[in-house]
Amino acid sequence: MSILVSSWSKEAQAVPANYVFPPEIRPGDLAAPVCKGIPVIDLGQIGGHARAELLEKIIKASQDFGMFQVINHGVSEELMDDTMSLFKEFFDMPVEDKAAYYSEDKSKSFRLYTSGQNYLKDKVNYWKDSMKHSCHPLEDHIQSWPEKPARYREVVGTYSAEVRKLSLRILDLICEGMGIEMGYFADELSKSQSLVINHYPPCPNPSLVLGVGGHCDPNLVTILQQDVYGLQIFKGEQWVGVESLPHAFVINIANQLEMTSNGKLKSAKHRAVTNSSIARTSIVTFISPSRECVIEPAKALVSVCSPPLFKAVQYKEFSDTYMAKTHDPNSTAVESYKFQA
Ligand SMILES: O=C(O)CCC(=O)C(=O)O
Ligand SMILES: [Fe+2]
Repeated sequence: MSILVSSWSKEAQAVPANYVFPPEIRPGDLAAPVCKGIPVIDLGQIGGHARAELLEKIIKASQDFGMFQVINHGVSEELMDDTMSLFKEFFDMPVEDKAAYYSEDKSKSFRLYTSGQNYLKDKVNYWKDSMKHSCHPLEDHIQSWPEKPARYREVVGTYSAEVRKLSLRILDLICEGMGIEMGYFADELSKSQSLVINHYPPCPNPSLVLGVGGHCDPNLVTILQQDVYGLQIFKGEQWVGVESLPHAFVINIANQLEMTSNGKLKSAKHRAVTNSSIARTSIVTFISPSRECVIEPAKALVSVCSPPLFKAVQYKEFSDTYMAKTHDPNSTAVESYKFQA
């Protein structure tokens, strides 16, 4: 347990050597510009003329940035605040309480873990602790969730169901915007839902460390809640910050949306940096296909003029390739399934 960053970092005067990233990867100058271009989309405006405009904004943001933020999204501010407070309370619990949930067994559907296993060959650790569990269907998983803090299952159960509704709504807007039949993503492609709560304690020298390194998410779509700045995307050959907006969700286009959209939408390469004054918690919902689901470009987007760009692949095979490629700076899992030009 002493390896949880949150259990020793308060006393740390300097960054331990096994958390210091090589100069070419570390964030260095933290004054990365905040990217004002990432659209903030108002989901309350979806009637009449506004609808066509909204669909266009969603598709354009998903092509240009692989990311957008949503407001007036239907998940109540109280529920978002309550959930964030609860996770902060979780990470503030005494080490002995958290010990019961800690595991290094990656196959567990619920576990608290730290950055020991990261994606760099030279074994530099990320400055974070995380908790992960499955959320859907709720009745199959809720019994494995923590019992502390006392309201955990009630609050997180409601949050998971509400965020699921929102994600399916956004996926249908993406269908409508791209001209795919509604509900295309609603079944096997979005069958699985998991929650990862990342906790990044304050760091004595944030310019040397990473909360999480640059990556695209392997799933279908990711819905992220943050209340402290730290998320960045790689855009125009540089890292730029994603503004932290109270009560907005960040929507992240992930690998399976890129492949099913036949490359029309792009997955966003992103990372998280830390800061020296305040702990940051991000609540990340991953909507993913079932392991058996076959991923291929949607038929509605494929024609003689627009041939399929990606080979069909079962999601479990894709996931294995993704894990194997995390060490490879020269190619990504998505590229492995591209037809050669
Ligand atoms: O904490 C963040 O802002 C990013 C987390 C993330 O990218 C992930 O968990 O996949
Ligand atoms: Fe991510």
